[in-house]
Amino acid sequence: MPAPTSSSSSSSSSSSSSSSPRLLSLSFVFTCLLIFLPISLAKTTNTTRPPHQLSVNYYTKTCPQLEQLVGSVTSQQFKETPVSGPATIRLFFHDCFVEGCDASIMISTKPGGTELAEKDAEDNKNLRVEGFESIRKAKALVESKCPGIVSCADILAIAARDYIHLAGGPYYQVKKGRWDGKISKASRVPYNLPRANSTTDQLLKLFNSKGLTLEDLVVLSGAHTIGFAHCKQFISRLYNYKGTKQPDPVIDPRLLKALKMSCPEFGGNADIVAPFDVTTPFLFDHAYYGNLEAKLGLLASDQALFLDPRTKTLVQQLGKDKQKFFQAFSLAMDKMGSIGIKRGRRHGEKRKDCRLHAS
Ligand code: HEM
Ligand SMILES: [Ca+2]
Ligand SMILES: [Ca+2]
Repeated sequence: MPAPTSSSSSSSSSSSSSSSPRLLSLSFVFTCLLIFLPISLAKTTNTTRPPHQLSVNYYTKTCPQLEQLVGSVTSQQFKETPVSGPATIRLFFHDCFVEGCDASIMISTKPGGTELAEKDAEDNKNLRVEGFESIRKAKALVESKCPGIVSCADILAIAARDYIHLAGGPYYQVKKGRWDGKISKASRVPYNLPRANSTTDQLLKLFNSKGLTLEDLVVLSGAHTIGFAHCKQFISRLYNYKGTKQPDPVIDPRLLKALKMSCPEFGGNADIVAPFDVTTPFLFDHAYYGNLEAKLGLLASDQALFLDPRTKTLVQQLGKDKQKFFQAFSLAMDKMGSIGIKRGRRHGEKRKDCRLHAS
């Protein structure tokens, strides 16, 4: 039985490495905004790769201050608009899964053009502007110091890592050398992104098609330790689960009640969001996994990870061990960040403005 915590905003103890899931009421979470200390020291090792691969030192000679420049923007944005964190992490994920990590997600639809760009696809419409803004600002600063050198795709990879660390998550080295992509089509989005009600089998197939494993799926889903989802993403679980006219039996009754209040069956406000991690929605910790064990998953696809016998044990392990999660997450982000890498002018481009193709 999860003990309801009475802790106030002092939830900054990012050092606790094993905690049972703590249930806070949603209203508490909504009213108590963000309080945490970004502290973490986890690092991944810096392996050397052949020259055609990505490398940590890619810009050492051409733009040595790159990470500092991006870091100054991300830390400022994080202070001013903390949702920039989850927004940018999700942006990176949606970029990598469609055409690879090539900033194809950043391209604007041509005015008067017939074809929509990726970002205007239905599944990308609720990506927050704060993610795009973070990359735009970082790119502008980088261009002012190292013009024409650094791809938007690399800036996105660095910014996502920065925000993970700023929110209390692991710090890992980002490999660089991605070129930006020449293709950005809305029509390529739907079958390349997962859905809130995807089954584990469907998710696995999709992740496998990107070179990611079942373990990567479980570990990367841990990004839902921060951020929010709109009611429509989980409302069928509250009122009519799989056509039963009943709620999903695998939701904690207190969470169910709170979610129903935020998301009425009819006539609700489409802009309302609920936190993925009801205990620590702004802290990048391993509470997401403990929550799944306590039936506190928000999306069906989250909760499914604890219901499927293939993934349940890993969920339990990660729920117990923050360091294990941090290490696995760092490695999995590196893997995700290597999907569909383009190199050279034939396959890629270097943009000045991330929204516009170079030529
Ligand atoms: C495994 C399959 C996944 C599914 C089905 C999924 C689905 C979703 C959905 C439906 C939302 C809410 C969108 C909204 O209503 O605004 C969301 C948000 C989010 N997702 Fe995922 N996601 C998955 C994997 C991932 C991965 C791999 C990452 C990153 C590594 C990620 C990072 C995020 C973040 C950070 C948010 C919060 C965004 C915000 O608050 O602005 N997700 N996801
Ligand atoms: Ca892409
Ligand atoms: Ca959390």
